[in-house]
Amino acid sequence: MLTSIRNFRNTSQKKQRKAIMSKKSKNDTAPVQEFEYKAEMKQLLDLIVHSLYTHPEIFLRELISNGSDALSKVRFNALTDQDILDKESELAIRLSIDSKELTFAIEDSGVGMTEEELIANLGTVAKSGTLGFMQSLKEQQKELDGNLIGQFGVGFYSVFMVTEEVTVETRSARPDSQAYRWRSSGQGTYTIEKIERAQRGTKISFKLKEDYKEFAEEYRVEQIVKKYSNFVDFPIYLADKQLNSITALWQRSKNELKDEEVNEFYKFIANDYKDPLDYLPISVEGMVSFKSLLFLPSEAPPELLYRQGELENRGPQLYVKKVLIQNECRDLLPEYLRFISGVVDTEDLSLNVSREVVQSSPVMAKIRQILTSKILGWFETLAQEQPEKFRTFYKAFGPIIKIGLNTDFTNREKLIELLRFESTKTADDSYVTLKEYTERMGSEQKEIYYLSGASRSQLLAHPNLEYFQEKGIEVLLLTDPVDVFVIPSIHEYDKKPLKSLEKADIDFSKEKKDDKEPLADNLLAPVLQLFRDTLGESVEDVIESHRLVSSPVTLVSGKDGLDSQMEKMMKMMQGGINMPAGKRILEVNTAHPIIRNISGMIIANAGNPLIKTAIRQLYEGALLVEGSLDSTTDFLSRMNELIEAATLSR
Ligand SMILES: Nc1ncnc2c1ncn2[C@@H]1O[C@H](COP(=O)(O)OP(=O)(O)OP(=O)(O)O)[C@@H](O)[C@H]1O
Repeated sequence: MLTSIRNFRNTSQKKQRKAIMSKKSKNDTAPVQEFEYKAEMKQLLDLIVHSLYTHPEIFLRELISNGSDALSKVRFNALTDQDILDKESELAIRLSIDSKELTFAIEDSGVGMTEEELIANLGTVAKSGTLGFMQSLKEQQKELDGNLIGQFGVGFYSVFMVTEEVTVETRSARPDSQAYRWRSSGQGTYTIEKIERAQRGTKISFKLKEDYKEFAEEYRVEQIVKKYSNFVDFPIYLADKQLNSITALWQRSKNELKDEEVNEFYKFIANDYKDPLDYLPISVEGMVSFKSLLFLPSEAPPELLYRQGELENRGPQLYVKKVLIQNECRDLLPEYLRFISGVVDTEDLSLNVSREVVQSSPVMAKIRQILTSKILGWFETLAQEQPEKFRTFYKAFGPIIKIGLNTDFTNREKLIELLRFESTKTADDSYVTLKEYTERMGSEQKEIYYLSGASRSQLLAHPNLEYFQEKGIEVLLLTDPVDVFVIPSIHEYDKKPLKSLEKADIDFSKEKKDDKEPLADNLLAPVLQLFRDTLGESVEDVIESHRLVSSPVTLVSGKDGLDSQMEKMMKMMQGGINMPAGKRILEVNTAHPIIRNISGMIIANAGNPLIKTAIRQLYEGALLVEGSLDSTTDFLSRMNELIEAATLSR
């Protein structure tokens, strides 16, 4: 033990240890050792106890959850390890309270902890960045609600809300293990001493603060257990009474499931405080057999969006014959579906299956394939039978689903059918599918058009849309940043190519409905030339536009050029390095009064400096519209110059 402590001292940051010889442990040989929490830990404890928790009852949920984890671990270890301590003892959590003495104890027969584990688990914060996050929560005056607490691995410390001092007595399930007592008042130090303890597992005990004496009352404890821990997989006893009802809901058939119970189960396993949006019970028998209960959350956690990495290690729980094998089993679902939570229980894997075997097992591959197809079918049914629900789902998870288009080629067609778009013909907040689009487009229209940008309102004001609006041609409005990567990759739907409105090679019919005459060719040529001379290298070319109706100019991309939104995204991803700005083509509306006036000015005096100012301003105005104008300073001073000229001539 001494060696291990020395090692620990060497590797930890300036941790101080004092031997308190006056306090002796039972066997009178090993002293009580005092340790100091890491600096970060002190601040964290202070935050947790004094600022963040507003529901002190959460402490019980956290302690039960730790006990349940410890029991799951021992059950799992016992599958392969014959030498485990107390192999036959009941897997259970026992609570004991005394309403007179205000004492509270929770004991589990789980894996317990060795001395090193005690130090590592109860003296440090497991996840980096936790403190920073907690501080920002405090600054925003937010509470650490039930939903957040579980994500940060600080559950144990919530106990310091309701007590001044905590004692943890624990003995590891490893054979020949030594038992220890850990004690702390959460003030900066903790002590550890050797003790005698016959059985494996952990007992946490403390005296409740007077303000929290309710937690020593039987009815209150029962209420909290039912509220938060009803589905814990092991019996929770208070004296001899079992408080929770352990039921493997996923083993039941669909018509035996009650929404209320299923919703509670979801909140429990997903650590969510909201009801799920929908759930899907699955029972499969055949080449592989498994039962599953899957859930769609009603909201996407913000960190999930656009950060694929966040999905990497998520997944439903994997059970084998009702024994929990893996809490978040990524191999059950393709990455783009891993926001779905739930349980999958199969009899086709052996209980002592290792993580590596799970990964490469053909059984898993088959389960994954069946689950994926059932889930996509589920989405499709939702879209048809409960469109409102589907819309909520799509709003929350649409961007994630789209990732699947470029990764799951087997199901690509199904995924394409699930896509929903805003368009120039949809009302605010409603969508069109590609199928609906192609069904309602006129027979003379050969392509599916889209325009991408930051928001619907910005897109609706875009000059590139004018022609299409005038002709009543529907255009998809893509506002999800993922779209620029995903939609062009679809290429065509129902043999109709998808085409960005930014492309210069769209075939516009020359006839225009309005009475404004375009410039005659001999007048047009010098105008275009002056535009080219003025803008020089900034543009690839300047050409006459057939798409503009009310705007004087617009920018488009050449046939092989990048869509401007795509370019913006790529720049963002590469931090703007090594990414030369793609040159665009400026289209000029030769029927527009400004262009006609410029033509007149050229005839009167081609050297008039105002002409070039106007041309630059038109060009930068087009950049501004699509959100690509980098600096507004020149734009503004030029604008003032033009206003000055306009006011002077009056
Ligand atoms: N009853 C217990 N038996 C065995 N180990 C425990 C027990 N309680 C806590 N631990 C250990 O202490 C660690 C820290 O517990 P804590 O509740 O602070 O965080 P966590 O359980 O990792 O995360 P979370 O709070 O998100 O569940 C646990 O990960 C576990 O290793």
